[in-house]
Formats: sequence, C-alpha cells, structure tokens
Amino acid sequence: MFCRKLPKYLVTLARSYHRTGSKQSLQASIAKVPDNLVKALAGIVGDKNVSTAMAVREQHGRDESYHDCAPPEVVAFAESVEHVSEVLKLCNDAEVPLIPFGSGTGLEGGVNAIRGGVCLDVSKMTNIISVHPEDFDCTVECGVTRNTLNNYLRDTGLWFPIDPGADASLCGMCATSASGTNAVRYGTMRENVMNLEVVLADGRVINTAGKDRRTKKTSAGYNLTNLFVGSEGTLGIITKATLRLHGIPEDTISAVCNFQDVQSAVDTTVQVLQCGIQIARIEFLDEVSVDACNKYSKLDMKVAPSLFLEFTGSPNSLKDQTQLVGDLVKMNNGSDFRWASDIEERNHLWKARHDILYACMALRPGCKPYSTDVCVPISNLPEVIVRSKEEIQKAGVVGPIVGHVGDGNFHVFFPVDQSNPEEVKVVSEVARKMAVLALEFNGTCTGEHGIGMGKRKLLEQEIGEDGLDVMRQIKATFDPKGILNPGKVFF
Ligand SMILES: Cc1cc2c(cc1C)N(C[C@H](O)[C@H](O)[C@H](O)COP(=O)(O)OP(=O)(O)OC[C@H]1O[C@@H](n3cnc4c(N)ncnc43)[C@H](O)[C@@H]1O)c1[nH]c(=O)[nH]c(=O)c1N2
Ligand SMILES: O=C(O)C(=O)Cc1ccccc1
Ligand SMILES: [Mn+2]
Repeated sequence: MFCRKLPKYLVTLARSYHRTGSKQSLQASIAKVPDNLVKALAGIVGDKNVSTAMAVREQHGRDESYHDCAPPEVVAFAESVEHVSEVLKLCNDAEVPLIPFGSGTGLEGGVNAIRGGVCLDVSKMTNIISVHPEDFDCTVECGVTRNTLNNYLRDTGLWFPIDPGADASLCGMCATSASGTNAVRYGTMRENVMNLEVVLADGRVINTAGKDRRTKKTSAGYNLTNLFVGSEGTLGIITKATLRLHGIPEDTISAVCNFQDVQSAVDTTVQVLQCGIQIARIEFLDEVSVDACNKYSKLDMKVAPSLFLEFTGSPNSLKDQTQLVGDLVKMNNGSDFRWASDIEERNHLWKARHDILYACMALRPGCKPYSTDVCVPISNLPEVIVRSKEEIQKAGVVGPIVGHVGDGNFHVFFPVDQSNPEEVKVVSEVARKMAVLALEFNGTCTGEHGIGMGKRKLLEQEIGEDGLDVMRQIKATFDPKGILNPGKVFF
C-alpha cells in the first residue's frame, strides 16, 4: 500500500480522534485557520475579498446534494491567476486545506470543507479571453459559466454544447468531467477541452498542453489535460480552459413518446444507437419522473415511461432520422410522437427536463437530493435499469429514474430527510446495490457527477487496489502536503 507522511493538520485531527474516538470530536478538531493567515489572505486578494462571516462560510460549505454542510473557516475570492497562485503558496506553506469553489452546483459534496481550511471562490474570474470562430475554439477564465459563454457566442453561429442542467462554471465542469443531455452527440468535457491553465499546490502555473496551444489533436507526451479533467479540485486549481466550439445546427426538432414499460423505452434507445442514427439528445424518464415533471413544469404528458428526443441537421436529414426512429418506436409498441418544432415549445420541454432535479425535490418538500449516476455499456442498459427499479421497489422508497440513456448513464433521485439517519441508511444501501450491479455489468459508479464524498468506497471497487494506489501516487506528486480538497475522491 502506498504511504506518505501525514500533513500537520491531519496529524492533529487523527490524534484528537483517537483520544476521544467520536465523530463529534473529529468535527470539532477540524483545522483552525490562524488569524495571521486570514490577514495574509487579505493582503493577497484585498480585504473585500476575504470573509469569515458564518453566512458566507455556510454558503460555501455545501453544494446542491444531500451531504451535510461543512463550512470552511474562511472564504477568499480570487480575481486573477496571480491571486490564486499566491493563495496556494500561502496555504501550502502553512499546510492548511484549500477547497476550490466554482458555482457550487455539484451533486457529490465536492466543495464541502470536511477538513476545514480555506475556500477559494473563483467565480469573480469571468473574462472570456479569446474566441477563434474559424478554429472552433475559445479560452475562458474559470468563473465563466456555460450560459454566459453561449450568450457571448450567439452572433458567431457557434456554441459550447456541454450542458449539465445547472448554469455551472466551465472550469467546475472541467473539474467534475461534467456532461448532460448533449453528450450523446458532442461527448463530455473530456472530449471538449483542449488545454487548461492550472495552478499547482506550490503556486506554480502550468498549461497542460503548453502555453497558447489549441490544437484539435496532440500526441506530445502524457495527456495532462485529461488528468485534470475530473480531478475535483484535488490536483490543482484550473484557472483557464481552452474549449472546443461547435456550429449551431441548421434545424432542430424535439419529440416526446411513451411506452408500456421501461424495457421497451430503453430497448428503443439501444436500437436507435445501434442503427447509427446521429441523434442529438435521447433522454429517458420513468413514469414517476414524468409525473413529477408534469406537476412542476406544468406539462400534460402521459404518465408512462417516456423518451425525450432531439434531432438536428438539414431538413432532409431530419426527415430521414425521424422516420427511422418513428419506425423503431412503433416496433417497440411505443405511442406516436408528440412533436415540438417551434423554439418556445422546445425550450419549454428541455427546461422541464433540466429542472427535473427540482421537480423531484418537490415530491417531498424539505428533502435533499441523494442521486445515483451509474453508467454501463449501452447493450447492458435495459437489464441494469430494470433490475435497479426492482431494487427501488423492494426497498419501498421513492426513486424516480431519469437517464442520459444514449450514453448508458442514468440517475435515480432519492429525496432524503437528512435528519433521519435510518432513511439515509436505507437509501444508501439501495444506491450501493445499484452501483455494484453496474460494476458487475462492466459499468462505472459515476458517469458525470464525480466521486466527491459519496462514492469514495465505490471508487476502490471500480478501479481496484493497485489502480487506486497509482491514483494516490499521482495525488502525492502534485500535492505532497495533501492540502488540495482533502478527503475528496479518496478517504
Ligand atoms: C439541477 C442540476 C442538474 C445537474 C447538475 C446540477 C444541478 C444543480 N449537475 C452537477 C453540476 O452542475 C456539475 O457537477 C458541475 O460541473 C459543477 O460545476 P460548479 O462550477 O458548480 O462546481 P462546484 O463549485 O460545485 O465544484 C465541483 C467540484 O469541482 C471543484 N472545482 C470547482 N471549480 C474548480 C476549479 N476552477 N479548479 C479546480 N477544481 C474546481 C470543487 O472543489 C468541487 O470538488 C450535472 N452534472 C452533469 O455532469 N450532468 C448533469 O446532467 C447535471 N445536472
Ligand atoms: O438532470 C440530470 O441529468 C442530473 O444529472 C441531475 C439529477 C440527478 C438525479 C436525479 C435527477 C436529476
Ligand atoms: Mn445527469
């Protein structure tokens, strides 16, 4: 087993834990940020950019998931890469944890300061540095969100298609390797990032593909860019991203259709892909999700397992695609399509799909989302979804299913009352069983939300002990003192 010297704050933490043996004392002994470090932070980013106010700390101590809020000791707002570099040097020298914060929309507790320390909020770094329409690329600072970028690009005829429902920061999306409904057509962040500017734990600034490089392909050495994509703030702070852009399609049509059972909806999806149809989006909703969606987004869809689809291209190609998919739907005893071709109707449909997390939360007001995120090879998807649904029913819990089924990726939303440990336990057990099932079917426990706090145990099962050791060695190379987002990805 790979081993390294514990950082100072962890030694104190471990000692105190062993003395009293309780979780409470573990929390109470979380690293304190000394006053002189708070002053030094203010010296770097300015007084107005440092806060120890409880409201600000609490805002930064949680994301949109069910994980308990763990506020950092202090929040600093960076306005430049120089700020980020100086703050990192300071925290690294003092061996104080540092947690990057993008826009806090994550779903795995990535920003929760479970070991205290400094939260570095990068949302004020919002420059769009360059757009090269002729090369289909752009470079943005870390705080730019995907909607801001797409509004900026409007007149160029280009867009950045990766769309987690939330208006997340683009570098937060790099950090979690996000995707969403468009991934079936455009890939995930991994396929759409060309270069990253990253500040390392010791304050050095690197460009993962070399300064100012923005090529569609490279075979120059190791793929550092993709090492940082999905690193969840544990290897460095991403301060700039060079991203691939795409042309806005000529024509778009959306549609909804429904099926008698889950199996037929998912079988249709698999057949669409196996026929090589270049579908733009194909999303599955089970009957519980459709019901939640109807109520929350004022739709009147039939309450049945359904597919939301989108086709893009020239008028002729749209005709061919829709005809072929229509035939496949009929073959699987699906209903006729309900088409949405005008832009308002389409936007309403996709807004409803993107709001599904909130629609599910409205099923049990006051509850927080405990969500699963398994992804399997497409041919294994029907069996994994059907068996997961059986597990949910056996446990007697509410668990609407939505899926980016074209990627073999789906979510179950369990609304949980965080203050009821018994309920959290039941739900965690169903979620664990589902993840193990996905692993048995050659899948992953997380297609797009990341490991964060909730899936650390599953990572070992997925990657294996030796694989995890290599990951720890990489972590130790980039962050020898273990200050960057400690307790995430690994225990
Ligand atoms: C309603 C809704 C719907 C969805 C989702 C959320 C919500 C609220 N998500 C999840 C979420 O939007 C996604 O994980 C984003 O990539 C998070 O980006 P933030 O900027 O909010 O990162 P956030 O601030 O939440 O941080 C996430 C992690 O990245 C790290 N981090 C943030 N900025 C960093 C930086 N500049 N450098 C290094 N590390 C950094 C943080 O430390 C943390 O570990 C999602 N996701 C998805 O993939 N597909 C989906 O379909 C959806 N759907
Ligand atoms: O909407 C999505 O695709 C998400 O990733 C968020 C989510 C997670 C779990 C259930 C519903 C929505
Ligand atoms: Mn999703």
